[in-house]
Amino acid sequence: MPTRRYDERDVRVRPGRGSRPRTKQRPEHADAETALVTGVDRGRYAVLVDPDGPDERRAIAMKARELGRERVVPGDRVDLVGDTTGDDGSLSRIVRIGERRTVLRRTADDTDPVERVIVANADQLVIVTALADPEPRTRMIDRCVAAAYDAGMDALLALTKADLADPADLVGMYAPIGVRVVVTRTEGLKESRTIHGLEDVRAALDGRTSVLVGHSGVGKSTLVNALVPDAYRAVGVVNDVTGRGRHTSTSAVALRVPATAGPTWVIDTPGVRSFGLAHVDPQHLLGAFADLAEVSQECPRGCTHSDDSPDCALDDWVADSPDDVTRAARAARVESFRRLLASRLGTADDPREPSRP
Ligand SMILES: Nc1nc2c(ncn2[C@@H]2O[C@H](COP(=O)(O)OP(=O)(O)OP(=O)(O)O)[C@@H](O)[C@H]2O)c(=O)[nH]1
Ligand SMILES: [Zn+2]
Repeated sequence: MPTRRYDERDVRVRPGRGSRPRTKQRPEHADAETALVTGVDRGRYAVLVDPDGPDERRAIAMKARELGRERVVPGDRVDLVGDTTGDDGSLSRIVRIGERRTVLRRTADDTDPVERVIVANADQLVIVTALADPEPRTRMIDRCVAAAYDAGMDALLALTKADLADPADLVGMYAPIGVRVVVTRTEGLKESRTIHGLEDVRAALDGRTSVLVGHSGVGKSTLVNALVPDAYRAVGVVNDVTGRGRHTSTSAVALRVPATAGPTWVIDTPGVRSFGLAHVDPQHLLGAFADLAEVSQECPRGCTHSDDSPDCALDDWVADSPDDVTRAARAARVESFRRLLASRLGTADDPREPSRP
């Protein structure tokens, strides 16, 4: 399990930081109920109280003043007090944010230079990519994989539109670095359309919380609507409160996937194109490659494991292969890792990016 990494909450300098874990435990809220945050819209939080329990219900919450500027994001497990009935007009207060297992940040951009946490506690990042129309961008995929691994999440590549192009190249490129791949294609006209491969997608999501990301037109909505038939009605609760149209919101939204064995959630991220990589440290990314992490124990102190790192043990490992087949496999593995490592230095939308490997 990944250790908690710092996020913007930690930016404020406070005495004793690092020496003593901050605690949000407040004894006066011993009667608080637990809830899952499913959506955020202008200071109002859509929550599911007692998720998957006997009294599960939707409610609306605000942040208690004592949490200050701390952000609450979809996927957060929180403690609630006040009116947690979920009845019309009721409003509860979030008084505690549970420890986060994983945090995913969005990229910094011109309007906001901070890589803010946008989703907490997700298990996997689903990179929805069309095989054609629009052409796949491997650099964008690499960046997403790097962000997922850095966040302590798995990466799943969902390749859509297999009716238009062969998935073999991309499968060959990502399967060796631990990325699970599922392939879908639609058949038939809109109303009576079936999606081949949908069961594989559902199986890959089952029992987990997955964040979906994809460029416009790749078929993400098609997938979400097939997996969660009531998708956007289910989250209307936030909009009921604010009176704001759901499509104007660009924040992430958690949707429960029915017809699965375990509790299954997808978190859709409208408007999010890529994830923040400024925080990625090579050592942390290496953690996603167990074999390479072990080899790197022999690296000089402070080695960044890139192509031009002097005496990087990864290069020795390739050079010292017992035979040609092993050498080719090791070289491919090191190259893949270095490709992800390099991806954090560029931008996802680099126009010079080749569309194919
Ligand atoms: N040929 C083909 N077309 C598909 C497939 N899946 C989706 N499409 C079409 O691709 C277009 C884009 O699909 P959407 O699901 O709207 O894509 P999106 O990623 O949600 O895009 P935005 O709504 O713009 O964010 C639509 O015209 C779909 O009908 C597929 O497997 N094969
Ligand atoms: Zn090294």
